[in-house]
Order: sequence, then structure tokens, then C-alpha cells
Amino acid sequence: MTAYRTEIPPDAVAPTRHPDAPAPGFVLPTHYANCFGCGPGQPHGLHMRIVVGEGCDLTATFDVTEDHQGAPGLAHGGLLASALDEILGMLGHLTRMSCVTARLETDFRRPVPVGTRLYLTSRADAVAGRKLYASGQGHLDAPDGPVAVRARALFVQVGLEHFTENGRAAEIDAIGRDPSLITHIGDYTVNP
Ligand SMILES: CCCCCCCCCCCC(=O)SCCNC(=O)CCNC(=O)[C@H](O)C(C)(C)COP(=O)(O)OP(=O)(O)OC[C@H]1O[C@@H](n2cnc3c(N)ncnc32)[C@H](O)[C@@H]1OP(=O)(O)O
Repeated sequence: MTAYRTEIPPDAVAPTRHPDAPAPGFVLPTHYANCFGCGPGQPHGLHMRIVVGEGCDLTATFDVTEDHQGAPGLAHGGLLASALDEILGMLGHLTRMSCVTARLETDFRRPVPVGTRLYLTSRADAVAGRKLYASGQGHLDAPDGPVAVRARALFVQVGLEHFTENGRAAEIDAIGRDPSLITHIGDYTVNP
């Protein structure tokens, strides 16, 4: 297998799971009701159900349907990258870093037919200041099935103003009217 290009810098340290991170087995709620990856408000979204692991890791399943096709009967690659982006980005729940994707490298190893259940995993690999390095993969039809897709990513920690200053006013205002559109876990407000 070829080396990834998102390389962890020498000053990076091992990620630490925050003491108040959700417990293993906890199903993470959607961070934003209209998120394409996990939001129930998106009829053609991925509706991913993401579960907290024992360390700095997550698992999820994603059912590939006719709505997800690129080639006939096969999943669109960009959509598979989206699924990985989602489960990688949600690692911020464990390190308590509100992050956005800065770089996402994806390897497509096998075609993914419609009807497949993809078993996804993600893991925080390292932290360097605001930067969170993570990796993940998707297995065909079983947690130990063949790896169809894998990714490495760099996430950069941002403040709430990243969203309030850059997001369209209509959606930001809607959250002001209905704060339940974004998720709170304990005393922790998840970024949208
Ligand atoms: C609680 C969780 C739940 C939340 C759950 C969330 C789950 C959602 C999952 C989906 C997540 C998404 O898709 S997020 C949407 C897609 N992403 C975006 O829209 C992000 C767009 N990009 C940006 O806004 C910006 O470029 C940022 C914020 C990423 C970085 O800008 P900045 O804040 O000005 O910082 P900047 O100095 O440029 O970069 C910081 C450091 O990162 C490095 N860096 C930046 N970009 C890159 C890059 N592409 N490749 C390599 N390195 C990079 C820089 O060299 C620097 O390193 P050094 O000098 O410090 O060494």
C-alpha cells in the first residue's frame, strides 16, 4: 500500500480522550439536524449512526441505497468520502476539539454496490496544537469485511465564530429560534 500524504508532524502528541467524553457505546446524537452526514432533517442524507469506542475511536454503519449511486448500482466515491469525513469529524467529541476538515485523503480500494452495509471506523491518531490527525476506513458488509475505502484527514480546531461568521444568515438565525437544531452533550455545546 502506498504511503499517505497527510503526514503527522514530529511535534505531534498522542490524542487524549477528554475525561468528560461520552462513554464507550454511547450513540452520538447528530451535531446539526440538517447535516448531510448525520442529520435526520436531510431526506437524502447518510443518516449515520455513530458509536463511541473504548479509546479515541468511533464506529458507524452506513447503508448504501439507490440514492447514493455514481455508476449504475455502485456507490458514488464522493459520497463515500463524505461518510468518512463525518465519522472522522465526530472524533472531536472525544478530544473536545471543535474542528473542520482541512484535508481529506481517500483511497478507494473496492467498488461498493448498492445494498451494501458499510462498517466504518475512525481513530484520532495525533494532535499538534489546533491540528487533529485522524484515519478511518470502511469495510464491506461486516466489521471485518474487506476494506473498500479508507482515509486520512487533518482537522483544524476553530471557534464558534467560524460558523456564525461564515454560515448563511438564514440557517444561523434558525438555530437562534430553535437551539435544538444543534446538539448539546452535558455542558458541552457541539459546534454545528
Ligand atoms: C465536537 C465535534 C463535533 C462536530 C462534528 C462535526 C462533524 C462534521 C464532519 C464534516 C466536517 C466538514 O466537512 S467541515 C467542512 C469542510 N471544511 C471547511 O469548510 C474548512 C474550510 N477551511 C477553513 O475554514 C480554513 O482553511 C481552516 C479553518 C481549515 C484553517 O484556517 P485557519 O484557521 O486560518 O488556520 P491556518 O493557519 O490556515 O491552518 C492551521 C494549521 O493547519 C495547517 N493546514 C491548514 N489547512 C491545511 C491543509 N489543507 N493541509 C495541510 N495543512 C493544513 C496549516 O498549515 C497550519 O499549520 P501550522 O502552521 O499550525 O503548523
